[in-house]
Amino acid sequence: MAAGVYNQAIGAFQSNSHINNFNHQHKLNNIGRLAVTKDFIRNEAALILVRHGESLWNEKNLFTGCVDVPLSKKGIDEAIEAGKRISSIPVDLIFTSALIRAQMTAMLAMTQHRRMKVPIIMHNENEQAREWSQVFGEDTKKHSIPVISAWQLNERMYGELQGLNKQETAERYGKEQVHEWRRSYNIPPPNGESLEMCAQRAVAYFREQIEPQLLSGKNVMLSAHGNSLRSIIMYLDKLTSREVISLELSTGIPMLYIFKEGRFIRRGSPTGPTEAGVYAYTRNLLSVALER
Ligand SMILES: O=C(O)[C@@H](CO)OP(=O)(O)O
Repeated sequence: MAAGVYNQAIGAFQSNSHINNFNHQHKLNNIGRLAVTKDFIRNEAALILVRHGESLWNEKNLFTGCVDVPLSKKGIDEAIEAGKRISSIPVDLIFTSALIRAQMTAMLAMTQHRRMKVPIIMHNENEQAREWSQVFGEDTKKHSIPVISAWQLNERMYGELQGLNKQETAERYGKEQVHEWRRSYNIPPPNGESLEMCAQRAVAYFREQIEPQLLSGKNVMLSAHGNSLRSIIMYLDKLTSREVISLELSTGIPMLYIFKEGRFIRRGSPTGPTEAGVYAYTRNLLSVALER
């Protein structure tokens, strides 16, 4: 999917926010010092990363990769719990992989959000899908959050391991071999993707599609997978290929980053649904949340 198509869809959906920003900045520039404070607030954005809740194949301990399986009952609960943790953090835009477990997680999490905006999946697969899914009410758009799904954020392709039991595979090929397939940086499983190959598409997508949104002040939630998120975190935290080997992500635990002055600042996982717990992360985001 061409970058322009996504931007067009988001642009149409988000009504006049760019124009408002322009007017806002223009007005502020004319009144001096206040401009500095307000621009500072606008230049900060939240990035929430969440690995999907437990899937039915996580539950069965099967290699999943790009096989599109839904959440388990426990995964549904984890997604709702994740939503409670981030319920006070503003979200303007949601990115998910093309796989249902990441999409379910994002949708279930948003049922807990205190703004109660409706997440709407953008359909950009062809011109007709785009046209037929248009929203016309300006007020309705304001109370909605566009959800963009992209295959580039999918779990790494696990090749011939997909659908095999992890324990049985370790018994058959040896623990070390299977650990190498699962956690080395550049050794792919048979006919699958290494973490390095997964990073090439996931990080490129993040830089081309998600970073510009953060730069323009949009608060973003990204719901994806163990390995696509490991590769993105490697980029955000500047981890080496040695360091990323020991990075493990739990299912359904959101992680918050603040994007400020072109840098990603890791804030860990919001501790709970309490106002104090979440707002403690940044005063500026508090102001943004209260403004809306
Ligand atoms: O099976 C998979 O797709 C992944 C994530 O569950 O497994 P692993 O943790 O081995 O990379």
